[in-house]
Amino acid sequence: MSFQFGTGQTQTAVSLMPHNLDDCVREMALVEQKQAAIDILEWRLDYWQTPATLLTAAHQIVAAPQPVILTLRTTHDGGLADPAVYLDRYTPLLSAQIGDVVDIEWSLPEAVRKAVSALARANGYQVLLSHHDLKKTPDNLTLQKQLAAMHATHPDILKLATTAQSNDDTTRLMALTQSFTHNHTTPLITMAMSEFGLASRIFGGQFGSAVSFGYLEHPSASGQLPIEQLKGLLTMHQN
Ligand SMILES: O=C1C[C@@](O)(C(=O)O)C[C@@H](O)[C@@H]1O
Repeated sequence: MSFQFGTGQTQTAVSLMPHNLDDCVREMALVEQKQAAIDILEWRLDYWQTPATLLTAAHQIVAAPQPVILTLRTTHDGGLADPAVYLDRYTPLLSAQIGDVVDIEWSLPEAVRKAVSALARANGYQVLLSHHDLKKTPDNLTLQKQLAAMHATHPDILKLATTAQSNDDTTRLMALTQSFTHNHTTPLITMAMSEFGLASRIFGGQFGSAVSFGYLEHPSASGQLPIEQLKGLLTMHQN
């Protein structure tokens, strides 16, 4: 499936964070229960702890109607995965063509990014290139250079998550989002993490951000709203 990001209405995503098959069954039941509010599933593979049942869980997840983003979030970008095993952990799923989009972290060595991207594209995935600043929202010039460098590698989708230490940080990120999306066609997802960043999750779409993440049971990042509340807010101000 070639999923279309940035088609107008802000799309919602939830992160699935199962450790094992039991978690997977429980979370997928919640997805079905809340599916009117969920446009995209992100499978946070860094939580998975039972390699022997990975593909069993994978088939349960991709049986849902929503497109699936595979995300192996490393410790560098706020997740649990060891960057050293990045390609090895992605390979079995990418080779089995599980899911639709693969999240690749900008912070990884270029050779690793290129290897995962090549495997993904050879198996029909869209490549989502992501970067997370867990401490701050850099100055505007740094943000512009960061996005320009990521965009120059020609991903299908870009994602930039910063940490807002003030309302001004969030305002700056949304202004950057508007400027970038007015000048480029590559879909962009941005969010300011923390309680200061809430406006980016609700109003980010007005500035061009294609997707907003809410939570199913527990937030996968600071500042997320429950998915049904998020969907309600997005629907209210986008109609
Ligand atoms: O990159 C992102 C965005 C995110 O960090 C957020 O702030 O909503 C949540 C992560 O699970 C996801 O992979």
